[in-house]
Amino acid sequence: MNAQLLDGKAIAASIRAELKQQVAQQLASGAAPPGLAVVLVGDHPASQVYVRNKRTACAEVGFYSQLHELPPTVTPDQLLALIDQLNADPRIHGILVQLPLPDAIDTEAVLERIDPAKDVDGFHPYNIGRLALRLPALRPCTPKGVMTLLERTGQTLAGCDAVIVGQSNIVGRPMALELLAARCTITVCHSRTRDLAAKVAAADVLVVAIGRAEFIPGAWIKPGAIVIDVGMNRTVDGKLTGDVDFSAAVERASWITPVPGGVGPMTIASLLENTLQAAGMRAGK
Ligand SMILES: Nc1nc(=O)c2c([nH]1)NC[C@@H]1CN(c3ccc(C(=O)N[C@@H](CCC(=O)O)C(=O)O)cc3)C=[N+]21
Ligand SMILES: [Mg+2]
Repeated sequence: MNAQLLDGKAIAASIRAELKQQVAQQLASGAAPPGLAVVLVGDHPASQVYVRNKRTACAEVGFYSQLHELPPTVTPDQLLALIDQLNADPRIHGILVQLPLPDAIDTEAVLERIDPAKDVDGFHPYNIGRLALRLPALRPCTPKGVMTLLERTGQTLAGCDAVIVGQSNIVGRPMALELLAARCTITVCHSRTRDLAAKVAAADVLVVAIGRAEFIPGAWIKPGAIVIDVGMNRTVDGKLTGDVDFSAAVERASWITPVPGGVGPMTIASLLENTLQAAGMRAGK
């Protein structure tokens, strides 16, 4: 078998084209554009690239966007004061604080300060709680993008055995909630999991988000599985590679995401969708 490619780059482009039309319609009817504020603390080099991609995407679909770059020495109070200011700004419908934050800053306190109605990352306990209760409001971007990819396969998810490798707050855990809501049977694996190979081999749907280059050998993949690789690891020669050994996995999977061009662009498409949703919520729609 040779897997079909889940082309996140192309699917994200089609989502952006749709969003662009919706924004143009809203503008024509006299509404203000959706506004996104991105907060970047310090000079993490990868973050600079991601933030640039997010702002380019905002411009493409006609959003208003602001970038707030703060020095790594910013105090927690200064950062919280900026969040308060953005919470109160009527031009801003979505606030994204780029992670990771410097160690001296209490990340949870910052994320909880964001108005849940402007929390376009979906990281606030309110939004995670809504997702856990199957009453989703703003959904975390990467798992939401993965669900969009899974829909595009046309395969039935209900009843599938879904295995998630990685238990982070931003990917693994909300991914489990999304797949549970889609009526999969969920296994979440992590560093203390015993016999990971056997868990992976049982997966009809496999989502890997651990940040270790080519950690999952193709030989572990169940023939016909759908494989979603959230990993984005930069090799010494500057290339991006996923958490799955793609060249071997592609021969066993039915569908597989490439890296780059898979989950990454979908994360940004979900961010744009969430920002439009947040703008609609505030307009009382
Ligand atoms: N508050 C917050 N929200 C985030 O959503 C968030 C974050 N912090 N911190 C960092 C991670 C990472 N992330 C990516 C998004 C898109 C690509 C992306 O577009 N990747 C391209 C390639 C990019 C490249 O060439 O480097 C691709 O996979 O094809 C990558 C990474 C969002 N994150
Ligand atoms: Mg910290």
